[in-house]
Amino acid sequence: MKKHIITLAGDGIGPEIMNSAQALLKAAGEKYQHEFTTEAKDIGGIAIDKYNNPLPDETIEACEAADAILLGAVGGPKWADSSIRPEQGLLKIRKHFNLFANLRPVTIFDSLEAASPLKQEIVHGSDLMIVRELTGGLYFGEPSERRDGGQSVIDSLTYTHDEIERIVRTAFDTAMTRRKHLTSVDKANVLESSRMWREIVNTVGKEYPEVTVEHELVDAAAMKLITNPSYFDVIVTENLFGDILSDEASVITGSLGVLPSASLSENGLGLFEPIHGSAPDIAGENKANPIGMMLSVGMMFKYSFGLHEESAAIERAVNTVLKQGFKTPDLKIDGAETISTTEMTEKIISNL
Ligand SMILES: NC(=O)c1ccc[n+]([C@@H]2O[C@H](COP(=O)([O-])OP(=O)(O)OC[C@H]3O[C@@H](n4cnc5c(N)ncnc54)[C@H](O)[C@@H]3O)[C@@H](O)[C@H]2O)c1
Ligand SMILES: CC(C)[C@H](C(=O)O)[C@@H](O)C(=O)O
Ligand SMILES: [Mg+2]
Repeated sequence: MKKHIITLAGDGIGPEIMNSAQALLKAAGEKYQHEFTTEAKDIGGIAIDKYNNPLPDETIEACEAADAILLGAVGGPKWADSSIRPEQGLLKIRKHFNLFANLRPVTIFDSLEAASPLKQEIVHGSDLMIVRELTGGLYFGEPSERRDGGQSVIDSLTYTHDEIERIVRTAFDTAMTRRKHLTSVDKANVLESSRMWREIVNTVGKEYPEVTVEHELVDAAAMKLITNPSYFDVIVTENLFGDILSDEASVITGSLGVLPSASLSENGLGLFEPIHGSAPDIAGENKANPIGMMLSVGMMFKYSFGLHEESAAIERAVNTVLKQGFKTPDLKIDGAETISTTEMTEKIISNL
């Protein structure tokens, strides 16, 4: 198989973990006889520095011609107070390619049970998928502005019926491939948008009689996610709730650094990135956990290229290395040896 991939390393630890992805692509290509070509483009803070634009046209054009996109992370203190922000590039690329379906799997490898700050009996057996709506809601609602000379401010939470329906369908389809248990998370006791969301979930649910559906309010769901994570199979929720719940869910696995994601459109390009940010506190120190990025390459294999065996091989390799007793500094596992980003990358690749 021949595939062309755009790599958007971005800022902070982005370039370090993108090196891990590149090395993985090279090794997987050789082992499984595929030709993966890559082309690096800019997004985020680095693109602001070079072009005064967090998502230059050149980047968009290259992505349009590609088979898939890999992204490291964007943002950092350097650009935090500027009017043009790195994160605008990320939101713009999601919107441009209509990447409405953000799949964030939270799988606890056996070897990671001990890494979680939660008790082992609580995290044992956790395996859930957060299906996060990614191109609507508060992130994109208009108006969004300061008013009355700075004395008031407005952000808007808007969704169309179709926007809700398509993400809900994605979630039901996902549930059908798993344990057929869907939890829709909303704030229907307060928000009209959530009441419409619930109605649509109930209507679409009639087409999926095998899937058990329940609705949870987001505050209670946040609590249940860490008190009883193995209760969940598929969670579907709107953009901001999904952002918050997925970082929270990383506690189950012991580190934000191990969670991957896929951002998919209806029938086009996919973008694959770890869920964490640019981690400015550890950038440049060869300390970042590359696992979230490497598992994102695995999601690209599976969702964009249909390479299921290659994808499973990456997961197995990660599990093997953790079982062998190696970890990066973010993982708290007693007795495990702490190694660097590059060492972790090499070990995973050598276990492919
Ligand atoms: N998709 C993205 O590009 C993305 C996602 C989230 C945040 N951000 C941006 O990143 C910047 C920093 O945000 P933040 O500090 O709130 O969140 P963050 O996810 O960058 O970091 C939170 C904490 O997790 C740690 N961490 C994150 N990824 C890690 C990894 N792979 N290995 C080891 N430790 C890791 C960091 O060191 C930090 O202590 C902000 O500008 C934010 O907007 C970008
Ligand atoms: C950086 C930010 C815009 C982004 C989001 O909120 O979607 C990040 O937190 C994520 O989870 O991908
Ligand atoms: Mg986030």
